[in-house]
Amino acid sequence: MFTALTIAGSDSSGGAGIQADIKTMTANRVYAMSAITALTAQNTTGVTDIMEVTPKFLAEQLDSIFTDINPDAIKTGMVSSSELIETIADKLTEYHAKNIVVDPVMVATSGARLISEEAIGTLKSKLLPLATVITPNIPEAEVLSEMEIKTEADMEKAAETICNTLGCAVLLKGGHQLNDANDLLFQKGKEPVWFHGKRIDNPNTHGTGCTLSSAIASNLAKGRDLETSVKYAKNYISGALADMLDLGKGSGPMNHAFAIEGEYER
Ligand SMILES: Nc1ncnc2c1ncn2[C@@H]1O[C@H](COP(=O)(O)OP(=O)(O)OP(=O)(O)O)[C@@H](O)[C@H]1O
Ligand SMILES: Cc1ncc(CO)c(N)n1
Repeated sequence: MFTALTIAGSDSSGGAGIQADIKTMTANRVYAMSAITALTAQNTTGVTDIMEVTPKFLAEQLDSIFTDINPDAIKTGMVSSSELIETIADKLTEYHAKNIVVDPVMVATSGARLISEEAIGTLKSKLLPLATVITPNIPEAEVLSEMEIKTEADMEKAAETICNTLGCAVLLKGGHQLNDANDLLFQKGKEPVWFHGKRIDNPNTHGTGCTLSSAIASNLAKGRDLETSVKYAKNYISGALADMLDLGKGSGPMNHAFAIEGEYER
């Protein structure tokens, strides 16, 4: 069985973070493991509290995992401090980790800030350069590229800038910010590839970013190339959104138990 690891924060409401990641990996028929960076007290309307683990405890979780079951792919999500980011970068380097998908989580769908200002610098210098691909949304890509993104042409320019400065492939998500669900994959030395997603009229998008990055990691774990992995991951998220689950009082979670037969190839 192929294996994947998520290094991320827990979402008590189960729609984002570690919980979304494990659901996604399991639905994609990959064995899921987790190293938790923080607990959040969170629901569909917002985050009320955050409790970080210590860098030492995060390192111990990673040692436990890597010395026993080697993950075929890794996804990182919410990592709020510089020390935790450095711990992850050190351990991924020490264990020669491969197929690393970094979701540079900065702000929750509900608007809560999930990373400190100073940690953004550490993210750029230590973790992003280790990534096989990073998956920023538009506001995150604006921070990483230091430019405004208003159009699809801006997305191409920003993705190229990030790829050239950080050395990793970039999947820039159009998502709920622009009109369509069109995402752009930029890989060094290759033509940019657009993934045109059918926009689903569903306000319940809690955890879409976590789900997409975990679905990409699940497909990379199976040995698929990056472009194919993104294609299948887009199909997965479209299916989970199209099921129109409506839970909670705010932006609710997606349904991971939707049928993933048909055009979605396992
Ligand atoms: N309404 C929608 N219909 C179809 N696809 C969508 C929709 N909203 C988002 N997506 C897709 O979901 C994926 C996640 O993108 P999104 O921009 O929502 O991430 P994010 O902002 O990082 O998520 P999060 O809110 O969890 O932080 C992308 O592939 C995006 O195109
Ligand atoms: C724990 C956690 N990670 C990531 C996100 C981003 O959606 C969130 N809301 N909560």
